[in-house]
Amino acid sequence: MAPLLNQVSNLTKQTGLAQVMRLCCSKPLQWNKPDSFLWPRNTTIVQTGNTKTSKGKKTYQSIEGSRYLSSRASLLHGNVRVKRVSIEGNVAVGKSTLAEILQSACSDWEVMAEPVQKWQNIENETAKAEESSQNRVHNLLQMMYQDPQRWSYTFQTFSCMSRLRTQLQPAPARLLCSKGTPVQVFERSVYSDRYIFALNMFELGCINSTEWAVYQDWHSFLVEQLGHQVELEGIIYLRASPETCMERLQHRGRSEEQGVKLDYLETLHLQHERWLIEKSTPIHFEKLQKIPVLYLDATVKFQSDPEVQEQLVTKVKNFFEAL
Ligand SMILES: Nc1ncnc2c1ncn2[C@@H]1O[C@H](COP(=O)(O)OP(=O)(O)OP(=O)(O)O)[C@@H](O)[C@H]1O
Ligand SMILES: Nc1nc(=O)c2ncn([C@H]3C[C@H](O)[C@@H](CO)O3)c2[nH]1
Repeated sequence: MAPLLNQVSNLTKQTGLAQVMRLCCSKPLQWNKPDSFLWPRNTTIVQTGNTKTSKGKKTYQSIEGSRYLSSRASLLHGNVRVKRVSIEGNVAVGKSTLAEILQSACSDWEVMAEPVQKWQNIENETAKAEESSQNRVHNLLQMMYQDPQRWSYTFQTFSCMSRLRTQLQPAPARLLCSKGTPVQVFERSVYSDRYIFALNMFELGCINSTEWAVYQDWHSFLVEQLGHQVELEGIIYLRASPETCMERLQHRGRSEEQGVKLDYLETLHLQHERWLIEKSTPIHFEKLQKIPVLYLDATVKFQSDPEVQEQLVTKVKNFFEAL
């Protein structure tokens, strides 16, 4: 049974890859195995144009029930409308760093971190029940980076579900009493899950055409069903060159990312540019098509410069007020 399953799986992958190559590539993708079959060399993607602290240390997301009102009506509570904005940008561009700056800048803002720790620690309940010490915890982030063709679809289902949960968290009571402009700020969103990462993995041949169709079907269904609950009012696009992101990624030294190549960051950069600058990515949600975007230059070393931080915060504040 297992070999047959393997054969089917291989066939499916090949079929998907062939389609991707027809769609995107002038020549076959070449995979550099084994340390990485991570990222394809000489990948040609159809393009319409040309950019922490450890996550474990993050302290700004606090979602204990007692701090929150239980109702989703919190989006519009009395006269208080809590706005929702996501910070988007390439891997290691500095989203978490900006998020920390924003969290300490204004008590009307609540930053919700990307649930990366969940992806690094998936508990195997069966192994737990059997008290087996083997494979009790899975690091899906690592599995995805080590074998993207096998794990990308699984990763995208899990990352998207965890982003949905984050976006559905009610705003804290503090924001509902705000006299200013209360804003929930999400680090990435269900939209970048689809229009940046899942799309990119499909174009790279790591998600086959069947998986892509299934992902898009349930993504559209969930987002449409949840309606205004997962809508955003604005997006902050933190932008820097892939080379800058690569330097920061290496400096940060997250173990799962050690095999990431510049090629991969370049493909992600292009996806951001297409979605948020050129607006050439086909978007399936009307409100998202017209969403205001604030572009912030992340090339500047804002991390240790209070003056630059102040300028950033002012830009963000003006953007939030105008939404
Ligand atoms: N403006 C900046 N100038 C210089 N270094 C920075 C800047 N912003 C962040 N860094 C550094 O770059 C690294 C990555 O930053 P950070 O973790 O904030 O990125 P991220 O966008 O949240 O990453 P990810 O996409 O993985 O969630 C960290 O080591 C951080 O200290
Ligand atoms: N494949 C894939 N799909 C996603 O939706 C996604 N979101 C984030 N990431 C990777 C980037 C950082 O390494 C790390 C933390 O952001 O996780 C993703 N990877």
